[in-house]
Amino acid sequence: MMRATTATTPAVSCRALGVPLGEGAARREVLRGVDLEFAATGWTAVVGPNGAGKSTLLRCLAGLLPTFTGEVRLQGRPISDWPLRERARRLAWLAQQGEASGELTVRDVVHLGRLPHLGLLGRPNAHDEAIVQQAMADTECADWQHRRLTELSGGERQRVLLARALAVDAPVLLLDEPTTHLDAPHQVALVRLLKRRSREDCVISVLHDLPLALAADRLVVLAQGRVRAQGRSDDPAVHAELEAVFGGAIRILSVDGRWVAVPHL
Ligand SMILES: Nc1ncnc2c1ncn2[C@@H]1O[C@H](COP(=O)(O)OP(=O)(O)OP(=O)(O)O)[C@@H](O)[C@H]1O
Repeated sequence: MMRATTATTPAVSCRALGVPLGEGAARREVLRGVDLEFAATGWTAVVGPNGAGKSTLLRCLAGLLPTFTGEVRLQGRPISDWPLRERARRLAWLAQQGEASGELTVRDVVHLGRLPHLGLLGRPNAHDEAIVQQAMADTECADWQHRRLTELSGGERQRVLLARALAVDAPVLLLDEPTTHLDAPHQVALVRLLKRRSREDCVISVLHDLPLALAADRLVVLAQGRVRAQGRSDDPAVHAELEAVFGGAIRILSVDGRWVAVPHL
């Protein structure tokens, strides 16, 4: 896939981003004045309390929310200017509430990731098949690729949806809660995969799991629709803000030279 972003153009950016949601008296700004840039490589974890606006931010960056103020750009071009199929080749998306038809087999679902490259009438070639097989191997779902989605557990299903996102082979990966339902070994495997992938691509994920989020290169801390802090995941100033937005419910400590997040019981 074309990795067209230059070193100086962010893969994804937003400026003065505002998102009003709700009707009538319930209408309010879910995101307010959000300025962010995401480089062509590296992994950013977006963290913050429930309702902070994390999913809304990701949906906006993915071009899935038509109503916003300010600007969202993908590879330097306004998100709404991209033809849908070209955008879909550049931007892989994993939703928080994974959707996919239960009648399809695992292999069929992962093949859907190749759709932006093929179009509705295109037939997958050996290259597409190799990418699909690699994505299933990376998420350990190749062994049951002929089973239907309805026959899978929550974690197995999540791994299939992750494989579908990986199979797009896009230079930008937007993942909303990718570790949902995963057991500890698969969480660790996913973190390693994202770290590898982010050497070449831009990976942005919403994560509730703070110990895992600390493995990202960079943290964006959101609260009440605003960016409260952003910076390297080993920056104590970012940690202090993170502890504050969670009301002191977590502590971030250095243990044997590594930063760990622990609940403050
Ligand atoms: N369609 C909608 N209409 C009105 N308000 C909405 C709508 N969708 C989301 N909201 C509100 O916007 C706020 C931000 O929601 P969002 O899903 O982005 O939060 P989040 O940070 O991802 O939360 P969580 O950690 O719980 O997943 C929430 O208060 C939510 O109630």
